Formats: sequence, structure tokens, C-alpha cells
Amino acid sequence: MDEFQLIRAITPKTHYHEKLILGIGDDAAVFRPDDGKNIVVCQDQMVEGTHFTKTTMGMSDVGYKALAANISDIAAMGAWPAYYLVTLTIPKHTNKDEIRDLYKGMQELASFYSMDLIGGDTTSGPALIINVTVLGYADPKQILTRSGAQPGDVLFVTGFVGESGAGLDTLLKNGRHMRFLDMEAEIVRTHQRPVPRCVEGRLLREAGSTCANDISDGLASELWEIAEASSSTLVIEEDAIQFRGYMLTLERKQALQYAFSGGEDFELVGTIAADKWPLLEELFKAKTSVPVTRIGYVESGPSRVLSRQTGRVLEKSGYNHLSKGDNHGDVRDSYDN
Ligand SMILES: Nc1ncnc2c1ncn2[C@@H]1O[C@H](COP(=O)(O)OP(=O)(O)OP(=O)(O)O)[C@@H](O)[C@H]1O
Ligand SMILES: Cc1ncc(C[n+]2csc(CCOP(=O)(O)O)c2C)c(N)n1
Ligand SMILES: [Mg+2]
Ligand SMILES: [Mg+2]
Ligand SMILES: [Mg+2]
Repeated sequence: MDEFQLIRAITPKTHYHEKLILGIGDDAAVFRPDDGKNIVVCQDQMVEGTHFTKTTMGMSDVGYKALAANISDIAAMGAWPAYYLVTLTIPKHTNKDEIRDLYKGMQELASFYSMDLIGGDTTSGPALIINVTVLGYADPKQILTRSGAQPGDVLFVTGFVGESGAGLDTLLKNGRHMRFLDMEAEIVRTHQRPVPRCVEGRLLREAGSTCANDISDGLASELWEIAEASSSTLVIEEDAIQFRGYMLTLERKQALQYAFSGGEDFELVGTIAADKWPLLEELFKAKTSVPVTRIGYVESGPSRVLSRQTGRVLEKSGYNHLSKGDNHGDVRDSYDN
């Protein structure tokens, strides 16, 4: 397989968006934006050894999750995805079938959201790296931001948090080819194939929420981002955090540790005016199988996250690439300025 064969193989034969003028095949892609909408754009990448290993994820899972992580950021803005671009760094000895599986995983999710692949780049390099850019649309009158929390708001989270981190530990211990019990299979799936919460992001907008953040680095880290961007105090009631299945077999303290610091759950955490909370609950019951749980509130005060249970400031734990001394800067010397 050479670079040009690869590009030919991944070029879609049809497209979903009629406003796409030029997709893959020229120096750049061209589309006419949807009338009256704001364009939303984000980018996240996954690196072998940092975000996945051969033990934790198959190639189609890697493709799926690289796109899912980006769609999750679009969902956290209350927006809807439309186009994506994929940049690959491919190490030696990667075969054609592996790349085909990577795109299969991405296409599964892309077809669900009718997203068009419109470009990217391909290079060789020392590790497998998948960098995805997603473009989407938002209603110009209402986007969900990290700075949108107001004193008096209810703080909520969608779905169940902590499962991805627990799934990762299960995978690191047993490998992905293990025959898992149903409960373990559920958390492993959350780690490998998280479901972006686009529908739920829309419901947040419908109910009148102004603030959301998706959980990539862990609940603690995402709560701190909201507190800092909104210049307010978030009070978290740990006792309200819900778990299911495998997580209920753990000591609650450990389950909470996964929820706060595990990351990659890709659920939404956000806030909404207290008088609109009942409507949000109603909309979730009527329109999605994903639960929404009140886990605290917002009050005026310095930018910080307080635990209602302990009265103490919540530790800013969670995943931080550049504070983990062992996972960066090891393939080359420093620049000599
Ligand atoms: N290297 C960079 N250059 C320019 N902007 C960046 C860079 N890295 C991050 N950003 C920007 O910083 C902001 C926060 O990015 P961050 O990656 O922390 O958010 P996220 O995607 O929600 O989190 P995660 O990466 O854990 O999924 C975004 O506006 C992002 O575009
Ligand atoms: C093998 C392996 N080890 C550790 C992890 C955990 N992990 C890696 S990156 C990240 C935060 C989100 O990334 P980003 O901030 O880049 O979006 C987390 C929780 C993993 N997935 N696989
Ligand atoms: Mg990011
Ligand atoms: Mg995010
Ligand atoms: Mg992200």
C-alpha cells in the first residue's frame, strides 16, 4: 500500500451534505455553510501508547473513539456534527487491513451522524497517531459554554461516570481478547466505544441550559474548568453520583475515584437554572434512555469546586498529558534555542 492508494481507498463515493462542493481530491475541501447557523470546529488526537495500546483497543475501536472524542466536544457545545478530516501518522509494519479497520470504526459512527469525510493528511512516523477535526453547526442564539454557569444553577451529569477508567484497568489487566462477564463487557465497551451525547446536548439547549463540558479528563478536571471559566463556586454532592453494574461491585470510594479522575467517559457535565431543571428531567425521560442526575449546585464565590460532604476543596485530579513525566519528550532531544 502506498500513500496514494490509501487516499483512493478511503475516498467516499457519495456524500451526505448537499452543500459539500469539493471533498477529498484537491488541495483543500470546499463547502457552503448552512444558512443562519454558526460553524463549530474542534480537534483531538489519539496516540498509540498514550491513548491506546494493542492490549486495550482493536484498530476499529481506535478509529471509532478518535471520531467519538471529537463528536463529544461538538455535543458539549450543544451543536451537531457535519464534516470530519483525518490525519494519520502510520508506523512501519502497519498493514492495509489495519488501516481499513481503523476507517471502518470511524465510518460506523460517521454514517450514524451522516458526516462526510472531507480531507486530512497521511505521513509515516514512529507511532500510530490519529488526529481528527470535526466541523459542525450550532444555533447562533444558544451555545453551551464552560463559562455559562450562574449562581443558583443546578449542576448535573448525563449517564454514568467512571466506567471508562474502570474498563481501562480491566483491559490492562486481562487484555481485550478475554471473555468478559457481562458487567465487565459493559465497562470495556464504554472505554472502547463511548457514545457521544449529541441528542442529550440538544435536550440541554431545549431546556434552556447555557453551560456544558464533556468528560475527557475526569469529572474533577471538567468541574474545575467550568468553575474557572464561569468565575463561580461549584458545590458537588458526591453522594448523588450514580453507578450501575460493575461499578457497584467496587467500594464506593474507588468508584468515585474512577468518576473524578478516570476520564474518557464522554458524558456531559453542565448547569441549568434551578427553575428549568424539572423540564430538563422531563425531556430526558421522554426523549433518551440516558439518565441525567443532579450532582450539586453553583454558588457565587471564588472559582473553585467544593465537596458538600467534606466541606473541602475538591482536588483538581484527572488526566493531564504534560504533568505525567513518563509519556512525553522521549523520542528526540530538546531544541537548542
Ligand atoms: N496545541 C494547541 N494549540 C492551540 N490550541 C489548543 C492546543 N491544545 C488545546 N488547544 C485549545 O485549548 C482549548 C482546550 O482544549 P482541550 O483539549 O483541553 O479541550 P478538550 O478537547 O475539551 O479536552 P480533551 O483534549 O481532554 O478532550 C480548546 O479551545 C482547544 O482548541
Ligand atoms: C493505554 C492507555 N493508558 C491510559 C489511558 C488513559 N488516558 C489517556 S489520555 C486520557 C485523557 C483524554 O485524552 P485527551 O486529553 O488527549 O483527550 C486518558 C484518561 C488510555 N486511554 N490508554
Ligand atoms: Mg482537546
Ligand atoms: Mg471537551
Ligand atoms: Mg476533547
